[in-house]
Amino acid sequence: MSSRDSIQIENMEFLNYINIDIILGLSLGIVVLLYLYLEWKYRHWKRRGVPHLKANSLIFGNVKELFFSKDVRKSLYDHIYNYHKGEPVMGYYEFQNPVLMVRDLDLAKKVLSQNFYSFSNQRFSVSPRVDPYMAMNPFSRTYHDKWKESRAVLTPGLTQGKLRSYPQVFLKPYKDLCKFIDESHGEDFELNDLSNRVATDVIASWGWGVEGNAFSKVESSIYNTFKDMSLESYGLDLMVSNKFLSRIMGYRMFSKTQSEFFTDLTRKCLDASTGSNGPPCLLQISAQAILKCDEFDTSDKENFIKEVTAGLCTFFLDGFATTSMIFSVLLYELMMNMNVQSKLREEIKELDNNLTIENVEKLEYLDMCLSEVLRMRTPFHYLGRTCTAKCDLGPVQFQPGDDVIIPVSSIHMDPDYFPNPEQFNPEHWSAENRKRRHPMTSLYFGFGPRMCLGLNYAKIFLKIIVSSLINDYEIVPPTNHQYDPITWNRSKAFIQFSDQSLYVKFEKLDS
Ligand code: HEM
Repeated sequence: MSSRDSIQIENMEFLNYINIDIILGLSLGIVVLLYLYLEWKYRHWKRRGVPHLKANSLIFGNVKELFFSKDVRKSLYDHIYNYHKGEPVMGYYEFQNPVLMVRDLDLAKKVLSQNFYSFSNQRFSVSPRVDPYMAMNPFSRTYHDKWKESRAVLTPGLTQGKLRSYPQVFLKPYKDLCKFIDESHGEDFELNDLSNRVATDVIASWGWGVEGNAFSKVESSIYNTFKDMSLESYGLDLMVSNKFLSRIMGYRMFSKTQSEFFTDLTRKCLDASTGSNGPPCLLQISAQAILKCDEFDTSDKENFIKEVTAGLCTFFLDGFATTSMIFSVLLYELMMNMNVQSKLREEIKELDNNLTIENVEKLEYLDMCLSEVLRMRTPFHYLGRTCTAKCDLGPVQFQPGDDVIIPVSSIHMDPDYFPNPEQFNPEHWSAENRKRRHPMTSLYFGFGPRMCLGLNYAKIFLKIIVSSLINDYEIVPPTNHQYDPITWNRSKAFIQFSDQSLYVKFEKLDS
């Protein structure tokens, strides 16, 4: 080896040495800087002088258990709600995102209603490129992105007056349900399955003006598509906890196939409804509302179909799982609490089989039973907002970008407001008890300008079908299945579910 070669080798070894040193040094520097940055992020609430829960994970803040164990959002929120309970607000972290839980009921009212302009947006946003129909749901729309207009399109088809005019929408599926029950000759029924079928038929009928055929023996594509929509996933959890990650992962609620299914169904129904004299449905009512609204481009036929489909997807997505779940747990609670069921039946029997929508809407005890199940099993266990304009609300000064949550389910289960909250007790809703409580203690349909758009539909659906069932059948414990109190152990993102099978039996009553 020449002396030139040996110098070259020495230089290369020296360079390798320097490279490793530099790489190690730089990596260490980056880790230290990242650590200091995260530490700084997790001092957010301390800097703002807000009482808070310390982050227990450098990456996940306070929500590590949601992603790595069986813990659910509801128990995390209960924990924060009960921590230093006297404080009106409590800060915590979802990943590095500081979130403020508002516990004080007057302050919650200010956030949801009186200061709506500063808190008009949901905590999450959906990209129209990734999930066009979810992005067009009023739920996801921001104040400045046609939120008001898309509510206005759906509102005329969801008023009490309109729904009362077409009882067949509810009564035909009820008849099919009875036939299904009667043909089974006393078998046990699983309520989640039964309620999904009824909800499918009513939504198909009022939404698109078609039969859902969920009780039919032949395969129903509508029923299959409806029941396959999943509202529980880590994607949804990410959507609310970490907007950045969920955007990168491109999480969507409506898959491509489902979006195509709904577009196709709407297109066919729109064509069929042109010039038809049949009873109206939400599709026709909202299509007319869209045509009258300057904000939507209706000159392009495909765009018009997309707008109509988006409204119907909203009706389906926001209305199917919620009403179906409440229907099944209410029937189950009535089976578990036979004294309540008997009292309810006495009230219904006074109508002497004259179960019109107007008559059942007036039944006080039915309303109390429904409120009670909505309190205990509220589908949306919290309301979330992002602050968009600076706002001073006394205990805390809100800044644009602050995420705020109102812990609905923790409020509903607070013994200070509802004694024995774990017990299904419709008396919680007697006129006397209602008067004694703060109005913000019942938040199952939300509050303020973003309040549930489908509450008339949900109440009428539940009241007419539950009262008809209680009038015609006794709901008794199953013969061949176990039945236990409901466990509320699955609550992904904002919707709560029970993963339990809920079995009951129906015994026909003499009319
Ligand atoms: C038992 C059934 C239902 C419950 C408990 C329920 C509950 C809620 C709650 C709590 C909110 C407010 C969310 C917030 O403020 O952040 C909401 C919003 C909404 N609900 Fe419902 N809902 C039910 C059924 C329905 C149905 C049948 C529809 C059908 C159209 C519907 C459509 C909507 C829409 C579009 C919004 C968004 C409103 C907006 O942001 O402007 N919901 N619902």
